[in-house]
Amino acid sequence: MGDTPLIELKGVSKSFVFKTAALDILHKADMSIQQGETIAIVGASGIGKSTLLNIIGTLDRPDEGTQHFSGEDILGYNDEKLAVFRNKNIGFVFQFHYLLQGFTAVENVMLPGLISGKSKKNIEKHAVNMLERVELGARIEYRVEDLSGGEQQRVAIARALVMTPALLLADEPTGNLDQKNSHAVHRLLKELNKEMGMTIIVVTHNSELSGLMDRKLTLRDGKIVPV
Ligand SMILES: Nc1ncnc2c1ncn2[C@@H]1O[C@H](COP(=O)(O)OP(=O)(O)OP(=O)(O)O)[C@@H](O)[C@H]1O
Repeated sequence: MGDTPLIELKGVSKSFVFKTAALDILHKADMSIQQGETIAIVGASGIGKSTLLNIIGTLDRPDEGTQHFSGEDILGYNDEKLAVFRNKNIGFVFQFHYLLQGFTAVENVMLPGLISGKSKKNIEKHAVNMLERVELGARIEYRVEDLSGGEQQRVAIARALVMTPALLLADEPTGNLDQKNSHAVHRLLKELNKEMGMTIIVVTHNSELSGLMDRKLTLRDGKIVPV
């Protein structure tokens, strides 16, 4: 891979129009992240952290600028190609985990693999491995609504990792967990980065989590700047 960054944004702008006023969240902003880095995006409520994460995750497109992933011009992809790219390369963890109620932990974790068309047997084995990795080996057949909040968030992490994505994006991953469960999830993220060399970007107000990351970034006057 050489020195090609995993993520590169150049001259990226994004604004929202509300009634007659335009809100400039990003204005000709640049950002470069190498494979294996861990990044926290921090700052006051409303400055645009989630907007930036959504652009990085290709859930939203910038108004202008260029965006490359491992040197690939992903803004040139149409929505269908982007969806396939996203499922293969990016894992998402949100504060509210959007697990499928009524389905078991292992069925939830298998989902991204099934969408990608991989063989069910392979993906099941891998899903079980991932659940063991997040210390839920004894819970694989539990329906998700019968798991605790912390356990459900670990299922969500296992699901985000089942495709072994190059990039894990997390938006307040421990925002609704108590301190003990938060601590366990923070440690797990750091370990996954070490073991798998996975690039991790978290949006968080939690200082324990941001303190574990290699670099902290924030948004100021439309630019992405170090803290
Ligand atoms: N689709 C949209 N349309 C209009 N305004 C939007 C849209 N999405 C976000 N905004 C506005 O853009 C600003 C940045 O929102 P964003 O969610 O990125 O902030 P944030 O830093 O993640 O905040 P928080 O820490 O509270 O989650 C906010 O003022 C929000 O109201």
